[in-house]
Amino acid sequence: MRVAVLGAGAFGTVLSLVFADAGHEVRLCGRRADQADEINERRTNERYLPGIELPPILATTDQQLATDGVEVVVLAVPAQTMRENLQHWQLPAEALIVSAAKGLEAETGARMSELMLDAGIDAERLAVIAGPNLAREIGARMPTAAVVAAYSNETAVRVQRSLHSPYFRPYTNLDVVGCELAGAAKNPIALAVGMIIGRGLGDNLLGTVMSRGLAEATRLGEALGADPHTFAGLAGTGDLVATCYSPLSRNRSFGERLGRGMPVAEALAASSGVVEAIPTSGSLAALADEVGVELPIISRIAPVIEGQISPDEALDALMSRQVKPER
Ligand SMILES: NC(=O)C1=CN([C@@H]2O[C@H](COP(=O)(O)OP(=O)(O)OC[C@H]3O[C@@H](n4cnc5c(N)ncnc54)[C@H](O)[C@@H]3O)[C@@H](O)[C@H]2O)C=CC1
Ligand SMILES: O=C(CO)COP(=O)(O)O
Repeated sequence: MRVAVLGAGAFGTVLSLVFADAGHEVRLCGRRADQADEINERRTNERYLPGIELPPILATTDQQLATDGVEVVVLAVPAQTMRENLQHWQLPAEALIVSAAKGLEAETGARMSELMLDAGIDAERLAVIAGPNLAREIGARMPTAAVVAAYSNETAVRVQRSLHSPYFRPYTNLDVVGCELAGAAKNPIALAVGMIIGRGLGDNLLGTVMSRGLAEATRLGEALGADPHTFAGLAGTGDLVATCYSPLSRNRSFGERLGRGMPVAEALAASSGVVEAIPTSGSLAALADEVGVELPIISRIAPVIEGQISPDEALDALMSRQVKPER
């Protein structure tokens, strides 16, 4: 099969590697010609996947060349750039289109699949990928699983099969909304966990924030029509555990730097890539307001990032909330 990946950052590059290892012909499209040359000539992408030797992949800056005649196109750009990119990309009419981004559009709260539908992509042809997928571990061919969610089971199965490799085990799921919300919501939770680590507040609080944060994500998902079981699966618990546990996570690391007292701009400049929690936290809180769901932890992340409250003030506010039943 011939496949294309649009976006040559950490995740786009690593998904190209997975497709190539699964036996497909892969074209990877980025914006920088020098990066494409590096991938084609040296089989590396040192900025985003340092130390990883890539299999043969055709890297290009020409989107139409990348997607010409492909069966699957993966969109691996940051969530805030998805709408604009979808306006410019000319995607093949018959291909399956898969979003790999874990975020919501900041201004509208739209999920990536909603942006794809807005761009005229047929619901039957779209899919999203979620789950515990830290790019650098996959780049080292360390085993993991993932979820491919689609409205059409046939689409989910085709994408699943295209990605299945000895170290990458995709499951299918028909809960697109749940998988997207779970993938977006784990980012602010991981950021909160990072702040706790930065403040040296211990593992009990990590467990508290992960479980209560996941309860918030599940509540929001249910209110928006998702299946609560999705949040207990790979897209929810699986990704949350991997992201909160790993120093490789950009969201966790960013939170850790804030927790140590680093200013936001400096903490962001020190990040090795996009920090999706920054634009997505406020959107999750706004969505929750719209549907009347309380997100005590997630809704305090944007005010911390914007400097309105400190991490300690956010924590004090959470701990002093009125006590209540767990469910
Ligand atoms: N890195 C990871 O471990 C994983 C990342 N993801 C998701 O994949 C998405 C992409 O993340 P990464 O590749 O890790 O980010 P990254 O920061 O490593 O790379 C982002 C890429 O997008 C490109 N880009 C930035 N602005 C752009 C624009 N306006 N138009 C086109 N391209 C643009 C950059 O040049 C870069 O190649 C995010 O939503 C992230 O949450 C999902 C699973 C794992
Ligand atoms: O989504 C991820 C792992 O599944 C990557 O997390 P970060 O964006 O925090 O690095």
